[in-house]
This record gives sequence, structure tokens and C-alpha cells, in this order.
Amino acid sequence: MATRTPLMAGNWKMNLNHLEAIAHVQKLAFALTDKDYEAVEVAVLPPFTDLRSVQTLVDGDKLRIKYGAQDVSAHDSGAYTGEVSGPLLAKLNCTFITIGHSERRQYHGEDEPVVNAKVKAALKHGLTPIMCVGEELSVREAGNHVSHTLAQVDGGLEGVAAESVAGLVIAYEPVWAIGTGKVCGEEDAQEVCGAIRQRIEELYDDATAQQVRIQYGGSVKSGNVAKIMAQPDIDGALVGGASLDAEEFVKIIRFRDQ
Ligand SMILES: O=C(CO)COP(=O)(O)O
Repeated sequence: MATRTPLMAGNWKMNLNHLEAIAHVQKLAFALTDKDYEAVEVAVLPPFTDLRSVQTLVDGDKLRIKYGAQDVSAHDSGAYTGEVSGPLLAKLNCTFITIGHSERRQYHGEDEPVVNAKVKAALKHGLTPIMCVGEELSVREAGNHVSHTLAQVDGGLEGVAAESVAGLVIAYEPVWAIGTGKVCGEEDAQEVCGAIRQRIEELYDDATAQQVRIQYGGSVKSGNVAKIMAQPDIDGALVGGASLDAEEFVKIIRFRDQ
């Protein structure tokens, strides 16, 4: 079985201006040690307007924190007002891009074809997609959470080659657990994350399924992260609100100590 390095990523959403971003990344850098970076990969996903400042700080101090964006255009360049392309993000040395976050699906009408085009755009420019999937409360209550989430996986990865899938990240974020304080029970999270890995094996092969990293996201905090991370098919956390507090995010990164 492949050993997968856990990925602890902070999705800042629409929070922290570029000055706050610098201060926040400095706090993380000050607290984190080589031991932390050996145990987990750490990433922050700030708003677009912060990326240049974060890049300058990371490069200047040779920090081991990775960073990325919260969205990418499906297009490479041209007349797409307001969009930010893969080449522009690659030029800033971004590593990760969240794609198809439920807030993009909910407020910007992103569906599987859009997510699929953005996954391909990110991969084309050497950026690692964190493809977000997960069900709304009504879907879970109807007992359709697994099939719903797997349909998002199928649609998002259509036409993506096995070698690309092996390197990407899928984040299972049940919509009802995002920003609500209602964390999904670790066994419920494992049920869906295990089903996602199984689906990758069916769509590709066992080696690809063993390599792809699957994160859980939704009200992750230092108090619940250890139980979530103990699940066999959960390889990291995509953390929203709690990642805005540097001390708390460091505790989450050190989930083994909690
Ligand atoms: O949406 C999320 C991360 O992408 C989760 O947000 P919260 O951790 O604030 O629930």
C-alpha cells in the first residue's frame, strides 16, 4: 500500500487582506518545525489578491509552506473579465488550486462540466487540483450521499489520465458540515472517502487509488481532527474557519499530538 503524506490545507475563503496574509503566514512559519513538515504537507489557500505577497514571503525566507488559489479559469488567456488563469497562477509558483468548492457550486453555478474543465486547466499548467465534492443535507437525509458524491467524482475526472489522478487531491466536504460547527462523524466521513477511493480503483486501477489523496473538510478543529485523521482513507483536512487562527491551524497540523 502506498504511503500518502497527509495534506493539511487552510482555505481562507474571502478573508485576510495581503498584509494580514503576510502576518498570518509568518506566524505559521515561526511555529512550524522541520518535524512538522516531515510529517505533513502544509498549504494555505488565500484570496488571489494575497498570492504575490505570500509568494514573496515564502521565496524570501525559503519557507516550506505551500500555497495556492481557490479557483482557476478553464481558459488560458483572453477576454474573460474577472477570471484568473492557470498560467498566471503557475507564474506565482502556486502548488494547489481548489476546484468545485461547494461555495462555487452554490453561488456561481459550477457543475461537473465546469469542474472538469478547470481540473484539466490546472493539470495542464502543473497545478495540483484539490477537487471538492460532497452532498447537501437533503441528499444525506435521503441516504444518497455516496452516489451523489461519486457522481461528482466521475464528472469532475472525466477524461483525466491515471497519472494525473494519482497526483491530485479530492476533498470530501459535506455541505451541511461546512461552517456550521456540525462535523461529520469520522465513520460517516470514512464511508464516503473509502467509497471515493474504491471508485478511483474502478475508474483507473489500484495503484492510482492508493496514491490519490482524499481530504475531509467541514468544521475541522483541533478537537476533532485526530479522530478524522485516524480513518484509513482520509489523508488530510481542508480547513476553513479554523485555519484563520494560526495557533489553531498549527494544532490541527499537529493532529497526532491532539
Ligand atoms: O469549506 C471548508 C474548507 O474548504 C470547510 O470550512 P469550515 O472548516 O469553516 O467548516
